[in-house]
Amino acid sequence: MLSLVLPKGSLEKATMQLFDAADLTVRRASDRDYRASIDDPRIDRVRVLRPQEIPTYLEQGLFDLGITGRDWITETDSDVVSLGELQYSKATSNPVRVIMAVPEDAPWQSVSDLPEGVRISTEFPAMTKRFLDKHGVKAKVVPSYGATEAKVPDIVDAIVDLTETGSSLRKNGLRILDTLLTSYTELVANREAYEDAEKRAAMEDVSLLLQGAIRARGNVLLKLNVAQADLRKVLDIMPSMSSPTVTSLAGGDSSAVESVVAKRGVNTLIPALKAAGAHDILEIPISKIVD
Ligand SMILES: Nc1ncnc2c1ncn2[C@@H]1O[C@H](COP(=O)(O)OP(=O)(O)OP(=O)(O)O)[C@@H](O)[C@H]1O
Ligand SMILES: O=P(O)(O)OC[C@H]1O[C@H](OP(=O)(O)OP(=O)(O)O)[C@H](O)[C@@H]1O
Ligand SMILES: [Mg+2]
Repeated sequence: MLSLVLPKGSLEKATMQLFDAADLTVRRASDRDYRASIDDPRIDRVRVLRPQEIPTYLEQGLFDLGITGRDWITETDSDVVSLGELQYSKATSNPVRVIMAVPEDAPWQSVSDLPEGVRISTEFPAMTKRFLDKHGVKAKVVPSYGATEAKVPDIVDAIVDLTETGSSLRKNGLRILDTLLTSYTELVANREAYEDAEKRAAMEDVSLLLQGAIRARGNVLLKLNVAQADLRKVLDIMPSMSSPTVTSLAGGDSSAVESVVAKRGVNTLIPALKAAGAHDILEIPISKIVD
């Protein structure tokens, strides 16, 4: 029913992992195979294509639903519907930023300091020109097809590029002058397809599964038993999403407690729960959290 387009390149691996976690495993013969399939009654066609092109294809109705970065939606100025941010990038769950950077030792402290005729290399020429116009800077914007950081200072004076961890900027001795955009990965749809009730329901289902898988990341389910006398002490230190579930155990003066907790911190939490009187403590991985 839905045709789906997924990003090749930086987001590819993380996207495939997310779909796997969402029980929407993408099947392809190999990494070089750009035609794929998902064993799901709502999805009938899957392609893996460059994220720069995805917003345009969605606008044109070549696909119903896709994943790409907000940066490319902005750059191509495409008219698409966003079903929301998916909080993952190439390496982290943080957004990327489109930034303007100059060499560490450049004399400029802000965009408006840039002299007329400054040369700027970027994969985002449209966004860069809009930004320079806003600041009244007359520059020469040179399109880049990658390795942008390597072009300063000999080929250009400044760049507009993506940064996630900041390591590429550091390695190339660059300093951020300004941020043009903070960009998340997004689930986006063709407008007409989104207006179709049946397709929209299918899109919302896909969104729910993807968001559920993202929310589950970094969380685990803790289960334990505790004597009635120690229950208060255990509940006092047990974190939870809303409040822990407490059930009484058959034929005894004990309760079972379960709660979803952040994996980070479990190393100190489990011994603390044990010291508070908990026993039979289980830590169980979870694959989805749906509100
Ligand atoms: N660390 C990252 N570096 C680059 N892009 C990232 C990163 N994390 C997330 N992204 C997103 O991935 C998309 C990158 O798309 P792009 O078309 O530039 O392909 P690419 O994966 O960088 O391919 P190539 O390696 O050929 O440059 C953008 O939407 C961008 O926001
Ligand atoms: O802040 P970081 O974690 O270092 O990530 C950002 C870097 O990753 C991307 O490069 P990419 O791998 O797409 O290579 P490219 O420049 O050839 O497109 C981007 O263009 C930056 O160079
Ligand atoms: Mg790139």
